[in-house]
Amino acid sequence: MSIIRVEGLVKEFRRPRRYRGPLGGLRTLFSRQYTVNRAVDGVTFAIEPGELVGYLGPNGAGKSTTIKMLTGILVPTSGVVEVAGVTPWRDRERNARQIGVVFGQRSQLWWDLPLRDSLTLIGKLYQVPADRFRRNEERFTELLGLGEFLDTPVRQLSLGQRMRGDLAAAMLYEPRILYLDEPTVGLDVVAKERIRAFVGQLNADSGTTVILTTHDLDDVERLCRRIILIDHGTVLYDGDVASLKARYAPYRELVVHAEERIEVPGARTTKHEDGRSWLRFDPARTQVADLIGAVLAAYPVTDLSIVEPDLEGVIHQIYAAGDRS
Ligand SMILES: Nc1ncnc2c1ncn2[C@@H]1O[C@H](COP(=O)(O)OP(=O)(O)OP(=O)(O)O)[C@@H](O)[C@H]1O
Repeated sequence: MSIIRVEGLVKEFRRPRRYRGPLGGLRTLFSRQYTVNRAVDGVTFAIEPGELVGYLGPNGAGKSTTIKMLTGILVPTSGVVEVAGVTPWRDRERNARQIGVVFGQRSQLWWDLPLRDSLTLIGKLYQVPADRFRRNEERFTELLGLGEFLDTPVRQLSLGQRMRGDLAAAMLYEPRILYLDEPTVGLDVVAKERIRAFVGQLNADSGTTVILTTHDLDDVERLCRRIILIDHGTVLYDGDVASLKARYAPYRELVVHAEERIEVPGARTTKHEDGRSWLRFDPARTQVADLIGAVLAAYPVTDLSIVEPDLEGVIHQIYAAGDRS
């Protein structure tokens, strides 16, 4: 049975209509006219226990608004949300016990307290039994490398250290679901990798269901099998990453290093420059081995490589198509 069920979810924000010009401020104050912004416009999806799903979309697509409804911070205008049997905004306390939330831009840790004390407080708030608390604190200290800064006040931590602390805090009480909103934003490559490794391991070892919103497609390539793409508050794609690439970028490219322009059957040469030819082919029709064989038989070649389509290009295509409709 699905652990998260979202059906026909809508969130409208109403803003008072603003008037300009002389007395515009007064008119704004007294007029009862509103402009309505449908930030989430009929979103439906279901997530099974243990899935790790990327929830993606351009700025303003409605990602954070959806996550806020799933976590119970916002009440939808209409639609259904059920998270492990709970309607989040109706039963916020029960919901809070089964979810962990990490926002890359904000921290739930106490700014002036050492990280260790923040973790202890969260353990108390969530009534984690002492032995379980100790076990989890030790496990996360090791997995996230918290040891060297456990006694440092949170305000003195680097962004990467703070994020690691926040992840430990979110998982101390072993929630079944983890929401991650831009967990790697602003981090360097090593810090990003550490966060990704932790999330991957948590999902694999404990079966934690994870919903990840990110603009970093390396996060997605590394962690998610399934993605839900949204734009203008509606779902554009919901499925696995491999099928997405197969559907929107069915071609591969073989890059051949040779002085001459390469032309062989089964591929289309799209470019030749600086001693390299780009051969576009459809792997469903042309076997890579046959193509390479044909190239090597006919030309003196110094090097070869195959270029896979990248997720970023594929997603741009989908957004472009979405904008036209
Ligand atoms: N509290 C609010 N009041 C009014 N409008 C809002 C509010 N929160 C969000 N919006 C609007 O709803 C739309 C969706 O915003 P949301 O923050 O969900 O997008 P997002 O996909 O998370 O974007 P980003 O990637 O930039 O964080 C935007 O047009 C935004 O301006």
